[in-house]
Amino acid sequence: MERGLVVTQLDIQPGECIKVKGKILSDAKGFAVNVGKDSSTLLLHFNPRFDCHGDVNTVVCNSKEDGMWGEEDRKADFPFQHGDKIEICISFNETEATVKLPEAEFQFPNRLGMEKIEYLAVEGDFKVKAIKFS
Ligand SMILES: C=CCO[C@@H]1O[C@H](CO)[C@@H](O[C@@H]2O[C@H](CO)[C@H](O)[C@H](OCc3cn(-c4n[nH]c(N)n4)nn3)[C@H]2O)[C@H](O)[C@H]1NC(C)=O
Repeated sequence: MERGLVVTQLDIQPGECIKVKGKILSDAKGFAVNVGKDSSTLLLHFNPRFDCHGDVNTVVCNSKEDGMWGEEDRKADFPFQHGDKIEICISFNETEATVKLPEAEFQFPNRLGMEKIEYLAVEGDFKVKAIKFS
């Protein structure tokens, strides 16, 4: 998954929202939105997979601590289609991260007890149009 947008030096607090707007490529194999402290310490790796890493039409979520992946969490819902223009809104609190889409919502535990998000990265077959912090 090639490197895309990376934003550092953020100070996103619990309850605030990171909005990532963009388009899923028409031949997307997968993409990921990562939020956390840095690339080695992720509160959430949100990874919709159309066909990659052995998964088909599956959202895989995970955390990463000191460069080590945690236990994967595969979601039942896959509300994505090739070529979709979407806006993903990620927020968190002391208990969990929430990923809101127009017609779906995912939760993932705040395994690391992260108290602020400093890092955002978007990887793979997703063309970022805009990001907004609110
Ligand atoms: C079945 C035995 C092995 O399990 C597999 O192990 C793979 C490697 O750890 C798992 O894929 C990783 O899953 C991680 C989340 O748990 C990440 O999605 C990881 O990709 C992250 C990534 C790759 N890249 C990247 N940048 N440039 C390139 N080439 N790749 N950037 N970020 C994937 O490579 C994959 O999800 C996992 N599958 C299962 C079913 O457990």
